[in-house]
Amino acid sequence: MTSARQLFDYLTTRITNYPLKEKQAIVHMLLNHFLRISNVDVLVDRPIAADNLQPDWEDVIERLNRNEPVQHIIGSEEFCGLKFTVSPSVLIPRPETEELVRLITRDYAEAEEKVTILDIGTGSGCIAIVLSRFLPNAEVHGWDVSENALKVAQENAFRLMANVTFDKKDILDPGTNDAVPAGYFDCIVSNPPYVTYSEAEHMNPNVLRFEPHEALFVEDQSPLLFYLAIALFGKKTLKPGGRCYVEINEHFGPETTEVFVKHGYGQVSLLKDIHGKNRFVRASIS
Ligand SMILES: C[S@@+](CC[C@H](N)C(=O)[O-])C[C@H]1O[C@@H](n2cnc3c(N)ncnc32)[C@H](O)[C@@H]1O
Repeated sequence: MTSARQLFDYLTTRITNYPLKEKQAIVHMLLNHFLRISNVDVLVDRPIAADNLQPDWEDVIERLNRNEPVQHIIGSEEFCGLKFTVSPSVLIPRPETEELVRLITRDYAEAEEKVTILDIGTGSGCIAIVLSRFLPNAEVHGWDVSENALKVAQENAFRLMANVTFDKKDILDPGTNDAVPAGYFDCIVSNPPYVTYSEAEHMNPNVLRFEPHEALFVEDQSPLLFYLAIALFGKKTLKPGGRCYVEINEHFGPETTEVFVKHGYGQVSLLKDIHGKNRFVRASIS
């Protein structure tokens, strides 16, 4: 018999490549996932029964020390209080994106009529699924260029009982504009790829080596490519008064805002995340 605290301390010391706070968060996620051991169990040092089935901890430690994200080891990540399956085919949902979702749920909470929403670059489906669950009047669509990502999104929607229509679409393909009737959507949301390749050298190896590059990167010469495509697409497919909500690269706040202003959007706001960084643009079409 060992105790929750002993195992917590053992695993924390064996992980080598993260700062202490992150190591502790990782170990909590592992204990919770594999043994249903909570933070409180660790605090009160609850015993772990000898017959409790444990994973091969040496293998888990080795994978973590090779920079594999803990979410790939446990196969999931929490987002807005829901558990999403993740795989190497999708971006691991981030806390900033929860803030993006909150902007939308706040704006549409009182809507009495049906709200039509499109999530461009849906990945694990986290944005689309949460919006569908939290806005009961919403008709939600999720698009992605990656078939493997769409499989994960579909699996998440099924497990979380969310009603989202997923389709394979490339927002950079001009033909995509014709796939939707003019003025169809009330709301377009997107967390598109926005990291430039020159920023890669400052990124953590767990992101760089294990998350899909097609979800992360844009060419240095065209960092606003996706925002241009989204602004053009929204101009045709949003209803009058409809809105775009996008997550952005903190280094291109004013430039991204300008894309929407130039394409005729009004009430264009550049919004900060909880760390005070330029992180979102919200824009309305008149
Ligand atoms: C930053 S990830 C966001 C994933 C998810 N929405 C989230 O917030 O966690 C960007 C997503 O856009 C998708 N994507 C990349 N290029 C695309 C394109 N041309 N058209 C549609 N989706 C694209 C990627 O496959 C990826 O799933």
